[in-house]
Amino acid sequence: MKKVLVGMSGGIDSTVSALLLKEDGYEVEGLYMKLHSKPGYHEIHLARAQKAADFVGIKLHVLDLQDIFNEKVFQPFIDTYEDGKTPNPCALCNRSLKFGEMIKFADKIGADYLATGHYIKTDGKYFYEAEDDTKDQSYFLFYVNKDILPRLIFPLGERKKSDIKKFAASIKGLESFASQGESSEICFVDTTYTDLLKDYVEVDKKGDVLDTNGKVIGEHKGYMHYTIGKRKGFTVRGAHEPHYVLSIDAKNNQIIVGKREELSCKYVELANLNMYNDEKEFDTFVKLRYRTKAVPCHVIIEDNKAKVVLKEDVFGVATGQAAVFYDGNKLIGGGWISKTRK
Ligand SMILES: Nc1ncnc2c1ncn2[C@@H]1O[C@H](COP(=O)(O)OP(=O)(O)OP(=O)(O)O)[C@@H](O)[C@H]1O
Repeated sequence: MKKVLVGMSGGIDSTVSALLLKEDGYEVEGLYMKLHSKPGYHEIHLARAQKAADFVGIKLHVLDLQDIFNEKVFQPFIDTYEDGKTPNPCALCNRSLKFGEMIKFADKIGADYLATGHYIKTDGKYFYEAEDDTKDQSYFLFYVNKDILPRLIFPLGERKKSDIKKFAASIKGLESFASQGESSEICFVDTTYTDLLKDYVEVDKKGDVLDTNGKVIGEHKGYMHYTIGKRKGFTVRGAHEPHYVLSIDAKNNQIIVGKREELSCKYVELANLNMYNDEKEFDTFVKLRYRTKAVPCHVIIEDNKAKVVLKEDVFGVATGQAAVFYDGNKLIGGGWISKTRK
């Protein structure tokens, strides 16, 4: 009998995943990882995961990975904002924790496979967008090490979230999982990211708003409050039309603003690529932000960097974010946006 380790968060998706795998005849064990250090969080979620494991009838392991999470995900999140960029902590967590530490643990207990409740598909070589495009999480998995793909199972990739909810609601003992609230976008952020950042860095440090000629035209609340494309929360003297954040100068605590058309981007450079094939120059589609449509582009890869010429204008592209390549619904790789240009 093949053995599979399931990441159990205490939520409906991983609970149903574990149940489906058990019904499919796998030998299933669960793992709850203590990742971030939000006070009171693990008491509640570990208890839910234990309840889920008991219901499914599987053993639940618990790992405390708070130090590794802090090093690989949380501190880079703070540093990226401090650098005037926009981070993507979920992609880092998926690589290092959910599909890094967790595969190590799967090896330790002799599991053949690793499963999660992510909405994504794989054929062992590539990832594919989930059937439920409202829930697709492939964008956040682009940085997962390709060597482990043959060992991943995503029981929900072919299913719709609404069906999973109905399914759980119809099973005695699982109703409470169906009615639990959805988890927030970033699991360790309670209210806003700036509220969280305030405990670690000086966020509310007023500074100048500049136009593209370098002229001071207003005031902002502290550069970490802004991402590229934001149009609120700063003043521009005598402005009659909206102004958008075009770039952020962290060193000088300045933001540079302009009109919407000045936000347009036609070219990006990527660093730290993670590609699932070996092509070095190709035409494909790229997503430069979660929940946006992929745009056609031409890609040239050199070492672990890429030059990407966009065939359509994209507005508000932020350095620090992930750029993920898609060929239809197949994810072929991606990288981290290091430079943007008109
Ligand atoms: N703390 C954790 N320990 C172990 N596995 C986890 C943990 N957090 C998330 N996972 C795994 O990663 C998957 C995706 O996590 P994400 O936070 O995006 O999920 P979600 O849609 O809220 O899922 P769920 O309903 O299972 O909580 C989960 O379904 C689960 O398999």
